[in-house]
Amino acid sequence: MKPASSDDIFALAPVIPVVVLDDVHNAVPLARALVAGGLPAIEVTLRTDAGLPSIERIAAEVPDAVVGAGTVTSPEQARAAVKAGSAFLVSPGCTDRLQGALHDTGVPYLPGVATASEAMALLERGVTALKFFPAEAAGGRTYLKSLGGPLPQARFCPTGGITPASAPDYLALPNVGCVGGTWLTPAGAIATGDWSRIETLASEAAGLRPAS
Ligand SMILES: O=C(O)C(=O)C[C@H](O)[C@H](O)COP(=O)(O)O
Repeated sequence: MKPASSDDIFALAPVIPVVVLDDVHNAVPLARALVAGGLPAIEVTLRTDAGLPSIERIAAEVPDAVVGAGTVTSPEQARAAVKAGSAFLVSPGCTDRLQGALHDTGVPYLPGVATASEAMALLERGVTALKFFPAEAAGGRTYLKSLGGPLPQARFCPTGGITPASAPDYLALPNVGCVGGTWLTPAGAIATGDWSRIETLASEAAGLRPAS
């Protein structure tokens, strides 16, 4: 499935799992477990060499997954990620050059920002769906809530330090589309192939709702 816009990604699930893979053989069973748990949007980071080939395999073999690339920091990576089958792209921060390349790929993207000025630079270019990174370290929920006052048109996927306990508070903000995090795919569970644990973590996350 290919989302047409970043808002489509926000609509898929309350949480985007951020995945770091060291072994491409784990990609497909991991993606199947996340999808089975109810989290179809999966961000595979390009931090490891296994990232791109993992995206390729998930895109080819797990049709119900919406696989995207994370840690996209250069135009070359953006192009390679889309060639590998990424349905969306996520970056930890953004530059004019990277934004141009992300735009030119034609797939939805969430560029990372941590300040009002960074968000305004992207809003000027018509980009309203953003990643807020590193969410907890940059000021957390209260900071993001404050950005919503002057910049109500920006919608965020906060990522970095989010937990199942803090996610509902973020999801309750009107300027949050979904949250991202690595807690669903613990390195130990991946290493031992404990896919049922990952499916359980995913289904708990899929059931997260905004705090009332
Ligand atoms: O790789 C990237 O592109 C990033 O921007 C970083 C990740 O989104 C965070 O590292 C998630 O972190 P945790 O959920 O706190 O473990």
